[in-house]
Amino acid sequence: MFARQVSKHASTLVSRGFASSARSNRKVAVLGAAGGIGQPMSLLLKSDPLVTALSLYDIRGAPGVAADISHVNTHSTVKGFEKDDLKDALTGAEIIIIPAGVPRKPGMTRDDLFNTNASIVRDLAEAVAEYAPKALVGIISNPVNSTVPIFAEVLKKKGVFDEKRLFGVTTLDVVRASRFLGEIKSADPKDINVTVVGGHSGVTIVPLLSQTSQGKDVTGEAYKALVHRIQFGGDEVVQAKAGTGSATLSMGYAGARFTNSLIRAMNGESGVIEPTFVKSPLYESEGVEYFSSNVELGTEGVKKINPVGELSSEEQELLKACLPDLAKNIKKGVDFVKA
Ligand SMILES: NC(=O)C1=CN([C@@H]2O[C@H](COP(=O)(O)OP(=O)(O)OC[C@H]3O[C@@H](n4cnc5c(N)ncnc54)[C@H](O)[C@@H]3O)[C@@H](O)[C@H]2O)C=CC1
Ligand SMILES: O=C([O-])CC(=O)C(=O)O
Repeated sequence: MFARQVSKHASTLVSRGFASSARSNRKVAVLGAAGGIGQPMSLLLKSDPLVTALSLYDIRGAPGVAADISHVNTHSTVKGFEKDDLKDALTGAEIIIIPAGVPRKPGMTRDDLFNTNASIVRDLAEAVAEYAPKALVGIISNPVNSTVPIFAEVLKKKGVFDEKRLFGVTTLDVVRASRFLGEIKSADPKDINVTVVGGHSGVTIVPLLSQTSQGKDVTGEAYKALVHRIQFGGDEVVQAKAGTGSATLSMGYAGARFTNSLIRAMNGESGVIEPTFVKSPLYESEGVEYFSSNVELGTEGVKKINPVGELSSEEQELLKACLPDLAKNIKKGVDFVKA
């Protein structure tokens, strides 16, 4: 009975564009797997038929999580690693998703996490450079606007940086935008796809509502409130959790969706597009080296970075507010490694 439910779940994922039926060998490593995001995301990855092996690493607790998840009756294998076992966790991984690091408490910005998370991400980047330099890497650890440049700078130092293979995971902003607009319109979010560009914190998050049929007629106070809710959706969860953490379950869902998109593209499916924070030429001339926009994924990672498209006057203002903050966050990450 439960086996039937699992396979029904897998086929639901398939039918919702969360997976496809092609199957090849795809080993995914999760670093920070015993945490609030790591656990539900690893469970969802275990139920994704495209994942063939899961390697779960955390400084503590991942072997237990792995033993638990490994009983789910899908075809993939699961192994847990902790402490100094990073080499074994990473060897052979084709995709590495990283939710390692501390989450916010009420009153903190994502940038307040920099002091703790920058060195965690730097150290993990050094290990990835050594043991899995060809893997596609998705960074969830905040502040994403700075941790992605940190990761890139380490890989550059080690001579293994490939800009097509490094991604900041901004999928949760897209998931929220679709859900929140769906609520306003009493529409099913599965039919709503909102492009969100920029970065992943506060005003650097720029939703392009004018580009969706359901969003373009949201105006005035309703528009302002919707944009604010998308930009500060993370704070809503941080406050509701009252000091015990930030979004974990919705992020687990978003991270698993992003991983599934990477694998579908690696497996040769065409037209797989996700907004994600990558090294991007779009606003480089304005000092913004990394930017999230709709990225077409391919067998080697980034295939094509799409421009932001036509913007309403409000969106032009949002972008104007985004770029200087984003430039500062990126520089802070780059300087951390270069210093
Ligand atoms: N990109 C996004 O949209 C989002 C990002 N986040 C961020 O994700 C990160 C993780 O959040 P949670 O899972 O809620 O935190 P958590 O504290 O529940 O879990 C973090 C895990 O990382 C592990 N860890 C710490 N240092 C490590 C290292 N060197 N190697 C491997 N694992 C290590 C910890 O042991 C812990 O299990 C935070 O920085 C948070 O701000 C959270 C939500 C959304
Ligand atoms: O708000 C936070 O700190 C966690 C996060 O990035 C999000 O939920 O978007």
